[in-house]
Amino acid sequence: MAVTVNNQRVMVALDVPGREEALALGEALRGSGCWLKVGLELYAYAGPQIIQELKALGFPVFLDLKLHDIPTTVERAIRGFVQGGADIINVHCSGGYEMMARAAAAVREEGSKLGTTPKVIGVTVLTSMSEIQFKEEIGVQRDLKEHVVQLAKLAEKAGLDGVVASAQEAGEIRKNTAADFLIVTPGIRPAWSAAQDQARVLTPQAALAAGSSYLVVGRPITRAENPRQALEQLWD
Ligand SMILES: O=C(O)c1cc(=O)[nH]c(=O)n1[C@@H]1O[C@H](COP(=O)(O)O)[C@@H](O)[C@H]1O
Repeated sequence: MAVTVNNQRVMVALDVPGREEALALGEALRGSGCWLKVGLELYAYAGPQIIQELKALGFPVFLDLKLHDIPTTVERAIRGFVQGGADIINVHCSGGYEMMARAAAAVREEGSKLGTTPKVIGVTVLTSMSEIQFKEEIGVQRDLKEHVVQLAKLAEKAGLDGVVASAQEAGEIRKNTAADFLIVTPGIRPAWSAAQDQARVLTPQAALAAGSSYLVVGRPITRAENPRQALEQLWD
């Protein structure tokens, strides 16, 4: 099957408990043009070397560890992750301006030493969170979409390359940030799949139409009997 422009905008979340499972999915998706995402689960079982192993199969890698700590700790960890080969890394926007600004500077500096151009993006409000949880559990009275846009603007000001947000907020973020600001959207569910623990979901087509740059898709592909076919069927 061919590499399509749409596949290049898909990041497949390899949320599996081991190196072998991850590499088997990498083999199945090899040559499709998609990205692979290494998150907390795979990182816990396979360690940082999995990044280079997946890159050796030809994939760009998004390292999704959602860093949220004091500025110095985040900056120093980020330097290590860039040296480890991550192409995109994320931090939580709620860590604040200084943390994000230092993360952005560290990514650029380490990238220039290696002759690479890694990026850092900020998580706004998790796609598993509903409007009701946001207001009643977390206690934020502001409208969720407004909150996400405010965090995206802060991330842009701090020099981040983009944000992670649900596709339901992508349109509003697009209107309020530069055209090349990345919007990475998890919570993508094709019509043929179940929402599971995601709350703010949209279909792949609707996410692209809303202005998302990249779509993060996990279980609809990784739990499918034929992951490669599921990737190609995202647009059905
Ligand atoms: O940063 C992320 O990638 C992320 C942010 C967010 O708000 N919501 C979210 O689901 N994710 C990640 O995106 C992936 C979604 O996986 P599925 O729900 O299986 O498609 C998981 O690996 C999550 O950790």
